[in-house]
Amino acid sequence: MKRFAVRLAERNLLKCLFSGNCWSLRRIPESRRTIVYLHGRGRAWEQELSFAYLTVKDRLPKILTKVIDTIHRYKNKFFEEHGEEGLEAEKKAISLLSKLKNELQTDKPILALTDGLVDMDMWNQYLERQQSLLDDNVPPSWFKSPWLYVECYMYRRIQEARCLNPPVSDFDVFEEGKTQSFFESQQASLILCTYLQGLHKDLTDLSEEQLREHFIKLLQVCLWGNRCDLSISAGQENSQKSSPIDSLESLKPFILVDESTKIWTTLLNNKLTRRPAGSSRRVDFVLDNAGFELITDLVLADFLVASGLATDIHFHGKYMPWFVSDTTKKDFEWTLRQMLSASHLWMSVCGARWQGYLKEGIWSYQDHPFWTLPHEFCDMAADAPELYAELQRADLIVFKGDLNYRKLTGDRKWDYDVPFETALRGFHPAPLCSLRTLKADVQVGLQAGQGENLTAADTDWMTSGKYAIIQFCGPHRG
Ligand SMILES: O=P(O)(O)OC[C@@]1(O)O[C@H](CO)[C@@H](O)[C@@H]1O
Ligand SMILES: [Mn+2]
Repeated sequence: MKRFAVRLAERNLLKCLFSGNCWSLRRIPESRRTIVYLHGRGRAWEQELSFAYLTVKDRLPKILTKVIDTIHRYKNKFFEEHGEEGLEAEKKAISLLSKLKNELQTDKPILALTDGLVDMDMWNQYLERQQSLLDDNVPPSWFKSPWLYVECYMYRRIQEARCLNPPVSDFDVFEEGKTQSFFESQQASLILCTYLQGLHKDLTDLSEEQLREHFIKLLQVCLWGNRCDLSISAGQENSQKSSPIDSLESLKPFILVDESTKIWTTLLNNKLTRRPAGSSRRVDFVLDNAGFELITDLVLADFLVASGLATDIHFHGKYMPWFVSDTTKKDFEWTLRQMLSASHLWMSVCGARWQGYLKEGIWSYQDHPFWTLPHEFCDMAADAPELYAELQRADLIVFKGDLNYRKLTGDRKWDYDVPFETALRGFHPAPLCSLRTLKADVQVGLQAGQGENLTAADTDWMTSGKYAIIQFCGPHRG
């Protein structure tokens, strides 16, 4: 607790320097010193039109309603598979989720979890931390807590509603949307696999400059794959329809920060630097959405291995259904099986190669519970040291998507030109990059005045998904 309070004070002191106008300063009596806790987006919600407020007031209830409808639609299936027990489980799960929706919409206090899952204590300790930052008689509630916390908490309560009601506990309420996104993006996926196969054929003849050009293209395809996210669309179909390669040129102006060259240089230096025999060149992907975005991740990962820029790839997914379309182990394995059994030759060839990479250990998949906690990544070294140590073995970590960016930067209303490394606040297990389309109002690392100009031109530039960044934080200096 003390450790957390001290870290909080350091962070707050840092944050106090920023002019953010969305802070509600809550004075927390903490021993003799008061720690000024900058309350996330608490104030922002009081601004009726803030993105955080509209997300919690409108979009999250819409997502919850879809979840309830989905479970109801599967009622007969639960009965066929599990008899009366299945019906009972469906009824109880719906009742828990309806209660959750009412708590959310009427700003009720955040409740401790009771399902006994592996991460339950971490969640309940986090709730205690939130309580310790408020006046004793003010419980953390849905509209008086940081947006990042309550949004993550909603998905964890959905998990609780499943797990408290076997046999629906392994029913993924978001599965339909994720598989639909995969099938609706088939045309784009086969274009991508055909392009990748062409690279595999010519790889040994490519010059370094040609290799770099292909890398930059596949990195940008991977970046824009992040637009296919079902949380921002509240579950509405959101798949890739156009050619992911042909559209790159027209999308370039919308990349606000492009540090691709720094990423390329890091990978190339790793490849060219002599290392002890048998040592690896490791790239970790902290995954985001299943469906087309996952295909773009796998294609880039394949290219990195085939080109020798990496010798092994570690994928990090979610250990429970998360933010509607995030990738679980089941999604990852299903996607590889779908690719393998695809009618299109090159998709099937890619699927076979990818299954082979997994079997040979060139690719691996893990899903640490930390990724589905509400914690900012600067808390990882203290709260999940084994995961932080795992990431320290990487030569490059690729963070995909908007939620990861919010956790990298603590979801603070930083000034736009604050350096990315500053916003990481000490989270730096290895050289890392973020490939993110902007869908939440937090952004750092811009040029002076760039954010203000964007706001003047397009008030929704941070939340529309139209703009993107490729941001890099290199090796430790010194
Ligand atoms: O991480 P992703 O899939 O790119 O985006 C997640 C997201 O859609 O959900 C949150 C808003 O509800 C935001 O972080 C973001 O808009
Ligand atoms: Mn996501």
